[in-house]
Amino acid sequence: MSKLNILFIINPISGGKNKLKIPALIDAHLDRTKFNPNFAFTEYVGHAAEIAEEAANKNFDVIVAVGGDGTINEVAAKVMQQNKILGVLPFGSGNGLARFLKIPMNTVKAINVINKCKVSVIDTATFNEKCFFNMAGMGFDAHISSVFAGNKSRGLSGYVKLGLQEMFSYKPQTYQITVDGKEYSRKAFVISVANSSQYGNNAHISPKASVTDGLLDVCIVKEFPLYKIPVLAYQMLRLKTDNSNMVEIIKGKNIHISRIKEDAIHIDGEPYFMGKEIAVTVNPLSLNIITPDYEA
Ligand SMILES: Nc1ncnc2c1ncn2[C@@H]1O[C@H](COP(=O)(O)OP(=O)(O)OP(=O)(O)O)[C@@H](O)[C@H]1O
Repeated sequence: MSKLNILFIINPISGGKNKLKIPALIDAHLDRTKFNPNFAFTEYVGHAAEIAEEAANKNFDVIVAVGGDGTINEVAAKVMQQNKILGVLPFGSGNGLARFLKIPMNTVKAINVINKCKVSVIDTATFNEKCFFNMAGMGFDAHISSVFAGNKSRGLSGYVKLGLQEMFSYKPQTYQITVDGKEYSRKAFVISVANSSQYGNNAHISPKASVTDGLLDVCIVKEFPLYKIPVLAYQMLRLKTDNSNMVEIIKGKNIHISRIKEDAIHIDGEPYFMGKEIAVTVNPLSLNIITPDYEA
């Protein structure tokens, strides 16, 4: 069998971890009987997408996002267009999609998953035409990601610190939400549209979400008094939000969200401004991705 051409696209800032030694580590552990490896470091926002597009149009079979959900987002959109295969080495702050797929956080173990090259096909989705793979949404978390944008250093502690600072002044708004034709009006602290259940770092906003069911989970985190934050955190860590009076979950394929004020939205954790009207659609079984050979 001829060897697969594999490109590792490394985001040097994701997760706030130093990645200069990553190519050497990959070189030491990648199965050279299967793969011809190449490496590229990103230099700016959007660079991973440019590199991935060029590679997917050329002779690369497998393109690996070395980073978090934002890096996966840039790379996966291009991989999907050319029907190539995505790999993931998790190096983000949250690593939502990688955690959901049970891709190991340990780099050598994650390289071994790539070595086995078991390919699964998963659902993806679009938020006003922009693809997402793990989660997109609006409200407090999107606001935080927009305030955090431009930070040269990433990492969980920075997000948490900023979140605690902003929480007291944030004002939730009312959203008009349509899910497969049914209408809901909700005042919400956060609205997440989830492909996977993973909010990142093993917090689950929608415990029964599946990346192969052809459905998205609209998770409405209701307005709540701040003293209830530990309750919400507990429910998310213990996979209990689906029986919660703090979160309402509605499954569907075609979603429309309308709001009065144009706040930031986030797509796989990265901030955007897309106007007041958001159309969300699922693209069933549309991305080839390397997953562990145990059940994801
Ligand atoms: N050299 C660079 N300088 C600044 N930003 C970059 C650079 N390379 C990539 N980026 C941007 O970094 C952003 C964040 O990356 P990523 O999502 O992988 O990390 P993270 O936010 O720490 O992880 P997670 O999303 O899993 O929490 C991406 O939107 C990407 O466009």
